Amino acid sequence: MGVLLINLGTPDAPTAPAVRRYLAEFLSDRRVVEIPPIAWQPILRGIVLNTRPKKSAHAYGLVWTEHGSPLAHYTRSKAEKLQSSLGDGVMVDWAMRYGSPSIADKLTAMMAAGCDRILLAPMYPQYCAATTATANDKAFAVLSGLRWQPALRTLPPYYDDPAYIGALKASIERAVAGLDFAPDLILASFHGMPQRTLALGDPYHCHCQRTARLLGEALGREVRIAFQSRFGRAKWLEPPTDQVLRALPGEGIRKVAVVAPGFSVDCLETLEELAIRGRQSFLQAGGSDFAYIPCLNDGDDGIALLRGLLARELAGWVAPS
Ligand SMILES: C=CC1=C(C)c2cc3[nH]c(cc4nc(cc5[nH]c(cc1n2)c(C)c5CCC(=O)O)C(CCC(=O)O)=C4C)c(C)c3C=C
Ligand SMILES: [Fe+2]
Ligand SMILES: [Fe+2]
Repeated sequence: MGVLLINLGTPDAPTAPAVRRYLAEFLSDRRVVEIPPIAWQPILRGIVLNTRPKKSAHAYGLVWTEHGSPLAHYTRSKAEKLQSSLGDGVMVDWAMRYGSPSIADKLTAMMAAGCDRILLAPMYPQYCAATTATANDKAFAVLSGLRWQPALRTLPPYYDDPAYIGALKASIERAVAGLDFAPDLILASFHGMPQRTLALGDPYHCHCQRTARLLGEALGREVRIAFQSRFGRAKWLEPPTDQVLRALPGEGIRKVAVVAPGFSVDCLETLEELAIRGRQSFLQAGGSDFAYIPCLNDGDDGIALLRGLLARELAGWVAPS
C-alpha cells in the first residue's frame, strides 16, 4: 500500500540553466499552456526560455534555503511526517510533476517495494486541470506502459472540507495573535489562471471563491480574494493580487495580513512574490504594516489535516495504525 504526494516541481538549483530546464518541461505541458504547440513552441524556445530563466533564477536565489528549494523541502518533510503518522502499513513518498524526483521513478520504486495499491495525492486543495489533472495524467501515463498495474486512487480536491478550513483558521488565528499589529484585512491570494479556463469548465475559480468565503465565515471577518502570478498576455482571473495590495491604502486599509490558502507549502510564488514583492507594493502605496502568513507547510495543523484526508481515502484498503 502506498501514498504518493505529488507537487508541482521546482528547479534543482537557483541558476538560469536549471530554471531553463524546469521551465522548458513545465511550460511545454499542454494542460498548462493551452496554445497549439506549433504556435507556442517557437515563442517558448525563442523568447520565454531566453528571457525568463535569468529573472526567475534571481528570484529563486532570494528564497533558496540550506535544504534547497522551499517547495521541495516542505514537500519532502510532509511526506516524512506523514509516514511516521500513518505507520508501517502504508509507504508514503513524494514526487514532482516536473523535474525531480519524478513520478515515474517514485511509482516504480513503490511497486518494487510491493505496493499493489497506490493513492495519488496531488497537493492542491482546489482542483485545476493545470495542476491536479496533469499530476494524475503523468501517473496514468506511467501505468499505461505496464502489463501488471497496481490499483490506483486519487485524492479529491478538499477546498471546502471542514478540516481544511479549520486548519487554515487555526494557523491564521495563531499567526495574527503573534503580530505586533491588528490587521484591518486578511487578503487570500490564490495562484491565477487564464480567465478562459473558467468558461471552459475548470472549477478552479469556484473552488478558490468557496475556500475564501468559508474561511471568512470561520474567522468571522472579511477575507478578500485575489489572484497572483499572472503569466503571458491573456486575460487572467481577477482581481490581481499586486493591484489589490496597491489599492488597499487608498481605501483606508493600512494594515494587512496576506495568506495563500491554495498553496499547500511555501514556494517561490508565496515567499518572493507575496512576502517580498507584495510587501513592497503595499508599503510603497502607503500601507503601514504588512504580514505574510506562512502556508500550512509541515506544521502540526497541516500534517493532521492530510493524515485525516489520506486515511479517509485509504478506507477499505488499510486501517492506519
Ligand atoms: C497552486 C496552483 C497553481 C496553479 C493553478 C498554477 C498555474 C499556472 N502557473 C503557471 C506558470 C508558472 N508557475 C510557476 C511557479 C509555480 N506555480 C505553482 C502553482 C500553481 N501554478 C507553484 C507552487 C509554483 C512554484 C514553484 C517553485 O519552484 O517554488 C512558474 C515558475 C516560476 C516563474 O518563472 O515565475 C511559472 C512560469 C501557469 C502558466 C499556470 C496556468 C496556466
Ligand atoms: Fe504556477
Ligand atoms: Fe511568480
